[in-house]
Amino acid sequence: MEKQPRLLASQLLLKNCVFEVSLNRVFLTWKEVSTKKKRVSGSIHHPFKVDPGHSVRVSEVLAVGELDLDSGMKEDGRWQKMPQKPTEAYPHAFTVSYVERARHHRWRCCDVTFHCQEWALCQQWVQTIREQLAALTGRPKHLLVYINPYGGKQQGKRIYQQKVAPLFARASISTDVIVTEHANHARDHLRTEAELKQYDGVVCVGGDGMFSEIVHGLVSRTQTDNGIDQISPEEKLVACTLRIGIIPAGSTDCICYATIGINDPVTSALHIIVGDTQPMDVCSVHHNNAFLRYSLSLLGYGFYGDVLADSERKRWMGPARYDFSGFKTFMTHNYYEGTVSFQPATDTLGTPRDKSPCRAGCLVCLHNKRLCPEHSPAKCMADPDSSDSECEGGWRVIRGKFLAINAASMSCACPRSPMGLSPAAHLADGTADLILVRKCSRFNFLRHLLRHTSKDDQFDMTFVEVHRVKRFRFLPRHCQNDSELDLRENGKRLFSQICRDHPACGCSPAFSSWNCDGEVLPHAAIEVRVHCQLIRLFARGIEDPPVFEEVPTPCGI
Ligand SMILES: CCCCCCCCCCCCC/C=C/[C@@H](O)[C@H](COP(=O)(O)O)NC(=O)CCCCC
Ligand SMILES: Nc1ncnc2c1ncn2[C@@H]1O[C@H](COP(=O)(O)OP(=O)(O)O)[C@@H](O)[C@H]1O
Ligand SMILES: [Ca+2]
Repeated sequence: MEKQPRLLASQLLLKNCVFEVSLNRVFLTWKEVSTKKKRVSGSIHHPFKVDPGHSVRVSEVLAVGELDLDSGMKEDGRWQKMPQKPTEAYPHAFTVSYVERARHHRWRCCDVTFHCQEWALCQQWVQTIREQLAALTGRPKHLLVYINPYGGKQQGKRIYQQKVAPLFARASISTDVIVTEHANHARDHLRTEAELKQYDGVVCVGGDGMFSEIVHGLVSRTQTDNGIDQISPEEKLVACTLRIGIIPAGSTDCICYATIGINDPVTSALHIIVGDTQPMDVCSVHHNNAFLRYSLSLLGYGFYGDVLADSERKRWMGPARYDFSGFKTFMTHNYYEGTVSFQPATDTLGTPRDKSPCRAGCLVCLHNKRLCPEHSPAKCMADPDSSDSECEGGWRVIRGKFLAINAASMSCACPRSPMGLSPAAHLADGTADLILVRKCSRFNFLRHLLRHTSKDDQFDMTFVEVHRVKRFRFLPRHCQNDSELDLRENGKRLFSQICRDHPACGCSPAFSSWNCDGEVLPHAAIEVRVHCQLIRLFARGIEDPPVFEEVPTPCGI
C-alpha cells in the first residue's frame, strides 16, 4: 500500500500521557510515547501493557472542535465532561469525534480530546482536520427528515430527538424535520411539494412501511421530473439521485437490518453522517398493466400475506402483532392454488443457494449492474426434475398448491430472522429470489419456518424451491379464465367456487393477499419486475466483523 505523506505530527497530551499524534489523508493515528518521563500528572502507568496505537480513518471522523478548558464548553456552545484537568504545560485542547465499531455491526460515536502546549498548534490541528473533512465528497450537509410518530412502539420522535439530532448537530448537518400527520403524508409531500434541490438526502424515521412511503414519493417524483411514465410495466425507470437514510423505529426494520447489519438508530445516523452509499433494487408490481406499488423487501402471498392481513387489525399490539398473527396463520395452514411464471436470471452471477451472502462492496452486485440484467434477453430452461414446470416464450411456468409464494429482492434479514428469507439474495444485483413453498404437512411447514431463525438451509426441503428471477407473474387458479377479476366485486361468485372445490368448507379459501413491504395489495394476480439499483441508501451493506482486541482505547473508558 502506498504510504501517505504526513500532514501533521505532534506530541500531544491525552489522559495525562504523551502521545505521538499524526494525520495523513487517510488516517488519524495516536500512539503513546514510551518514555519513562511520559507521565505528566496523576495517571497510573501500566508497565506491562504495550499500547499498539489507535488509528481512525479520516472518512470516519465525524467532527472536530476546540475545547474551552476554563468553561468545559465546546466551540459550538455545548457542554462536555472535562476529559482531564487542564495542566499548566498543556493549556489548549481539541476534541475529535469519530466512529468506533462495536459488536454485531453496531457503531458508536467516540470522543478523544488532545491537549496542546500552544494555542497555534491546537488551531492548526483543528483547521487541518476540518479541511480534510471538507474535502470528503458524499457527506450530506442538509437533510429532509420525516418522522412517523406511530410506527413500531411509537417512539420515532423520541428516538430522533434523543439519539439522532445531537449527532447531526455535532456533524454540522442541518435538517428540516416533518413529523407526519397521517399515512402517505411523507409520500405525497415528496411527490409534489418538497423542494428537493436544496437537500443532500432524505431521512425516514420509522419502519419498512414508512421507508416504502419515502421510496414511492421519491421514485414517482424522479420519474415525473424526467418525463417517464411509471405506470407502464415496460418503462425503463430513472434512478433517484437523492440518497435515503433509515433511522429504525418500526416493527420489522428489515431494510435497515439487511443493509447495515443491525437496527440501531445511532449506527444508522453515523452511516448517514459519513455519507455511505448503498444502491438497492426495487420491484414494480402491476396488475393488468396498471401500476400498483413498489416493493423493496418482501412480496409474500399465502402465509406472509395472511399474517399481514390479520395483523393490520391488531396494530394496537405494536410489533408483537406479527408474532400473534404469525401463530394464528400457522395454525390455519391455508394453501392457495395458482400459476407462477417467471423469467430466470440466467446470465447473472450468483444463485439463491450460494453460501457467500451479499456484503459491503459486493462483487456480485457490481458485476451484475454492469450487465444491467433487466435489458438482456432471458433464457428459459425447464427444470427436468419438476413435472409441472414448462417453458412459454422465455417464461418458466409452475402450477400448484402453495402455502407461500415469496419474492425477496434482498435477504430480508431482520431481528426475527437474522439470515433472512433468502440469505444469499443481493441488495443490488437486479434480481429477486422467488421462493415457492408447496402444500405440505403442518409439521414440515413449521420445520421450514424455524429454519429462518437459524443458520440451517430453509430451501433444502422437498416442498420448497427457489429461483433467481428478473420478472415473475402470479395468477390464482380462480382467476385463470378471467382477464380482470377484482376480489371484492366477485366475492359471491368466488365463495360458491370455493365451496364447490372444498365441499367440507373447513378448508382453504381461494385467495390470499399479497404482503408488499407490510402493505396489503388489493389484487391477487400480479406481475413483478426488478429494477436494478433504482434507489440509493445511506448505508454500505453489511461489513465483515472487525477483530476485537482487548486493548483499552480512549473511547473505552
Ligand atoms: C414459528 C417461527 C416462525 C418464524 C418465522 C420468522 C420469519 C421471519 C421473516 C420475516 C421477513 C420479513 C420481511 C419484511 C417484511 C416487512 O416489509 C413487513 C412490514 O414491516 P413493518 O413496516 O416494519 O411493519 N413485515 C412483515 O411482513 C412481518 C412478517 C413477520 C412474520 C412473522
Ligand atoms: N402520522 C401517521 N399516522 C398514521 N399512519 C402513519 C403516519 N405516518 C406514516 N404512517 C403509516 O404507518 C405505516 C406503518 O409505519 P412504519 O413506520 O412502517 O411502522 P411499522 O413498522 O410499525 O409498521 C406506514 O404504512 C405509513 O404509511
Ligand atoms: Ca436483488
